[in-house]
Amino acid sequence: MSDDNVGDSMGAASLHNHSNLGDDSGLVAERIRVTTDGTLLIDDVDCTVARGSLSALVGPNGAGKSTLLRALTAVQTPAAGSVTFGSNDLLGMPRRQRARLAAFVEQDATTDTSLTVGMVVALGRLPHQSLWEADSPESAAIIAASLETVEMTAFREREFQSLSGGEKQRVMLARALAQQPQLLTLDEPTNHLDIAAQLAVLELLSSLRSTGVTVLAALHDLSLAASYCDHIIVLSHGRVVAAGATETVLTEQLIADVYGVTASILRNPVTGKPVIGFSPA
Ligand SMILES: Nc1ncnc2c1ncn2[C@@H]1O[C@H](COP(=O)(O)OP(=O)(O)OP(=O)(O)O)[C@@H](O)[C@H]1O
Repeated sequence: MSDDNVGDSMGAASLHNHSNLGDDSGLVAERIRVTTDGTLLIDDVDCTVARGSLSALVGPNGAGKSTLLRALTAVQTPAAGSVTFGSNDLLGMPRRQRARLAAFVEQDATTDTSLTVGMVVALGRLPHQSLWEADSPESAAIIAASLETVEMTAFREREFQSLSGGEKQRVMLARALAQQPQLLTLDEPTNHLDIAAQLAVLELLSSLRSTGVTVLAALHDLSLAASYCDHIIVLSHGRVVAAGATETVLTEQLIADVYGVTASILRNPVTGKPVIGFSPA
């Protein structure tokens, strides 16, 4: 993905179609508790993501990032807690209605059936279509724009299963874009991507802000999180240990405490954005 293309057509073509919720609050999760097979994985988590912001969910392996994202998006119903977006009760609302509002790009998503890339992206349109409705010209344009945004147009007729990990990741992002969500959550969206594609995804997520989309992404790369995200939520052992504005939260001390490494927060001489170097503690 080149920076030139990122977020341009998609932003214009398909992410302006947002109804007014009449309530500007973003994602608000309160007292989320997730238990799996008797093990408490998420322990009374409160977190907020401001409307129209880009936030990162960070933390060490096993901290509970995927589990929390799955709970926030009702993929796994939490044992307790509430999740609202504006005036919408995300956990209580019908699935189809929720899918018109919120999209979730899971980590290493797979499909069992032999769908083409175009079909996978078209699945993102289903929440917006009535049962008897064939693909409308508007939907077709949105699907095409979504593929174009992630530079996967040439792969449209390929079987999804035949793609590389990075190509699959881009297609799943295109599917989420085709869903025209107001809330977009992503679990490690830069997984499998080369450096250029990683930057392109973060540029794209940044650009979604200008269309009012609220974005929360679990990220392992703290330099990317520091460079692109407005806010950071830090998870450790299933609990939020810090949250707030990126430059306030992501300190060398916090990284040492949470990850057990020595961190040096530097400046990229070209972009002026933070770059974090690490060494063993
Ligand atoms: N069925 C289960 N029983 C017990 N523990 C589980 C179960 N499923 C997941 N876990 C544990 O829950 C914890 C949180 O997992 P999760 O995948 O949410 O972490 P993560 O922060 O996304 O990790 P990573 O950065 O490695 O992707 C892990 O320690 C994992 O081993």
